[in-house]
Amino acid sequence: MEKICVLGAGSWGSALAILLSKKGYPVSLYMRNKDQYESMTKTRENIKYLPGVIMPNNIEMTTDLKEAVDEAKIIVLGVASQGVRGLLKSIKDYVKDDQIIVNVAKGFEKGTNLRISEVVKQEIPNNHYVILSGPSHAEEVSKDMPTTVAVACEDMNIAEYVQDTFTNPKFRVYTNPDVIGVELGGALKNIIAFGAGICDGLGYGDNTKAALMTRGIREIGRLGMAMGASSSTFSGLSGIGDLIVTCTSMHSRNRRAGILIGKGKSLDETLDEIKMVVEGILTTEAAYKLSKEYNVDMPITNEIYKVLYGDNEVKESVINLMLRSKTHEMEEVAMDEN
Ligand SMILES: NC(=O)C1=CN([C@@H]2O[C@H](COP(=O)(O)OP(=O)(O)OC[C@H]3O[C@@H](n4cnc5c(N)ncnc54)[C@H](OP(=O)(O)O)[C@@H]3O)[C@@H](O)[C@H]2O)C=CC1
Ligand SMILES: O=C(CO)COP(=O)(O)O
Repeated sequence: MEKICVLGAGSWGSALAILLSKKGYPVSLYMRNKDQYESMTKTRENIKYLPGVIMPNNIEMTTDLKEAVDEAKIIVLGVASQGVRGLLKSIKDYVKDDQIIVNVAKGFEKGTNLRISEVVKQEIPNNHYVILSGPSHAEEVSKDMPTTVAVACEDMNIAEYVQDTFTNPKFRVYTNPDVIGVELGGALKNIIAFGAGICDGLGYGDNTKAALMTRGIREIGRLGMAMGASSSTFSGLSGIGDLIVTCTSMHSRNRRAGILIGKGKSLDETLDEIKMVVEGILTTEAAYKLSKEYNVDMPITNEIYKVLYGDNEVKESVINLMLRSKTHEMEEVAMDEN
């Protein structure tokens, strides 16, 4: 079986390395942190990011990027979105054109607001790019709990190759040709999950969360369509599917961060407590700017942006959302789709 390399030994990179290694692939798992390497080679456990799960022996851990990438058929980009460009710059000199790049990060690049596919195209333009996204918490995937995701690529043969590679009886992979939609769904749902957490932190109930999720997927789809995505992708796994899991799961770092903000903690206190990447914070800024650029109405994102980057109190934002100008639900859908 061909070698696969996973760059990034956070929770998701580790869970995917475990999944692939259990299928029998030789997996090379790269981490930049030498202490983490020492600890993981000794204990075969990722104590910081995925405690309690043993890493199979056919995962070779390494801190050497060249060694990790060499001869791998698939290169999985498993670091937080803000680490992707630096990682690509470090590997671009020895990546070969026939290596497939599978991105699993859900976010935009800070400053440029580029999607990860656009960052990859700038740095390593010749390779096939695949995005793998969907409702898939690492904690559950690593314990073989039934999970479904989507993979999107401009070349469906490559999408199907990646589908075959990752599929197992507990991990079902669907293909989708809509790279933009699959990327946007996975990234933008983190804003709404953060908002859902705020509502939980404020002590609001199920009605509020259902409202946020329903109105959230509307504005995700609205921006997505303006950016060239297909509307149907947002009713799929990487759209509403991922939105449901992150808005409701205690595994979600975005939701947990929102809960702490809703309870009155500062952003610094919140990030200190979560200790893992909370993509929704920077994604809110990117989506706010993209909504202005594409002239798209995103009321929830707008209010969360004012909470995070302005001086809105969370309760003030709830009032703003509830009392904004009246709309007709179905006329709005028709307008978005035109
Ligand atoms: N956890 C999950 O269930 C899922 C996560 N994802 C997505 O996968 C991506 C990674 O998340 P996850 O593994 O959960 O995050 P974790 O917080 O568990 O781990 C973050 C990983 O990214 C690395 N990293 C962070 N910042 C940088 C940087 N600037 N440069 C290089 N490496 C960096 C970390 O390395 P170090 O430890 O050395 O700092 C670590 O390996 C995110 O985009 C997330 O949205 C997608 C689906 C499921
Ligand atoms: O995207 C995810 C699950 O599909 C992970 O979400 P969090 O980053 O909020 O934990």
